[in-house]
Amino acid sequence: MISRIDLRGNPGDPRDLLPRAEFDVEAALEKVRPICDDVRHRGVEALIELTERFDGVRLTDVRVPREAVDSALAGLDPAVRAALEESIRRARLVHRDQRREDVTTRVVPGGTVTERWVPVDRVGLYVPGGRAVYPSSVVMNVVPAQEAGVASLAVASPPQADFGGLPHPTILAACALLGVEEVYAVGGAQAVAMFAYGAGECDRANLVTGPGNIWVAAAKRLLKGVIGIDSEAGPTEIMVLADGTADPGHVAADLISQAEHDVVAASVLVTASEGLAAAVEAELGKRVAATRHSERVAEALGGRQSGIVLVDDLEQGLDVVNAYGAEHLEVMTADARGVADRVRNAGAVFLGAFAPVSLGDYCAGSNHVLPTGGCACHSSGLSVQTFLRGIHIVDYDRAALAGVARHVVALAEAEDLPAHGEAVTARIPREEQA
Ligand SMILES: NC(=O)c1ccc[n+]([C@@H]2O[C@H](COP(=O)([O-])OP(=O)(O)OC[C@H]3O[C@@H](n4cnc5c(N)ncnc54)[C@H](O)[C@@H]3O)[C@@H](O)[C@H]2O)c1
Ligand SMILES: N[C@H](CO)Cc1c[nH]c[nH+]1
Ligand SMILES: [Zn+2]
Repeated sequence: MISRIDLRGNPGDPRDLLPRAEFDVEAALEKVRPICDDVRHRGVEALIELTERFDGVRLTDVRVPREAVDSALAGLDPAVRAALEESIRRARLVHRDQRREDVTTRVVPGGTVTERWVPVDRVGLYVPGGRAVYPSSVVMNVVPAQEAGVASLAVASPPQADFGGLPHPTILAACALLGVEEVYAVGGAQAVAMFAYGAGECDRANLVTGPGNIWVAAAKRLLKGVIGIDSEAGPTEIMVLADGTADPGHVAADLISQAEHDVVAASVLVTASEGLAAAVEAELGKRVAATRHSERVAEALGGRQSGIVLVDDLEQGLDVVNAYGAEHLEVMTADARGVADRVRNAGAVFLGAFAPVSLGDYCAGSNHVLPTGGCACHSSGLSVQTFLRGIHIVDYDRAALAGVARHVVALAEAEDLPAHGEAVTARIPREEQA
């Protein structure tokens, strides 16, 4: 089942030695290119054909009627409604605190630069719905967009054959709870293309965010530039850095919890404790067979992307953690806080015995749309910041420009762009340039 990777005594670069999914977004680009071109040129007609091909559903229209969204809320299980409301409440608390104030810097008397934070005008929010349905991803996309002040937002999620070609009712109900009125029954690469180019009733968006499978990730990579994107939030990953103080039952449960998402999900334990490794293997042996999606979990845990990595000590463990840049990192060691302070690369970090990743998936208040595939080394999870752009407002009076004119002219000449300098000299004659 889960394999062992023994890095003890191995001084090599952990990046070359660590397991990662054979998840080749580059190769998928070739497959999604014609899909995106088709949506660009044929709009809704293409969306309907692609949906029939990839989702097995023949739609007459891709826009979800308002009544369907309202009736999904009316039919929502009260316990799920209460849970979604609490998830929204906590996410709002955290994301509201991420809002940014404009900052004005007085560079010189009479010369200021203000950074103004402006939300993008329109966003397309992708909510996955292939192997599992993700009402929680509605919350994680919509709350930061709303807190950022985005004026126009639309959600897309795959149609479900069992629900008359609409997205899953809990997804629609979550949209209703959040006041989202524009919802499309479109999944995969074609949904990203719909947002990028516009189709039928769906106006083009400036930015597309949200998690998804390889086709969604590839379409986001392909269309980046036409649209802005958040990070590539692909198949889920969990890395657990643990020592002998960790509870093997907790570790095994958490590895399984994220393996449940996808056969290419990655579950990795990093430890210097042989005892813990053996105990976790034993726990996995018991728990995998008993879990509902045991086949999917077993395939994910048995894949080359999952494993138990044995290291010499916590120092090497931290090297492994920082080289890997996991989407989720759990630190289950004595002094978890001190260890976590030394983590540089991870989408989100979960501390100690009582902060499992599944808390963050639903109700911690943190965001669960996080970078995967090592993207945590350069990207952040979804936040209010994702939906904002900083615009510099430059305001200099005559005296302030005169004070720096000769430097602008000198740099313009150094770059052989003298007209740049002349634009300043036209305002401040050479003799006045200090
Ligand atoms: N990183 C994160 O923040 C995060 C959060 C939640 C979920 N996830 C991940 O999102 C993923 C969700 O994947 P999913 O498949 O369940 O749902 P999905 O909605 O991402 O993908 C389903 C769509 O893929 C398209 N598709 C299926 N087969 C195709 C093919 N052969 N060619 C082209 N398109 C095809 C279909 O149109 C379908 O609508 C999982 O890997 C999960 O781990 C990640
Ligand atoms: N673990 C996923 C992020 O990778 C998010 C999620 C949604 N529902 C359950 N889990
Ligand atoms: Zn999850």
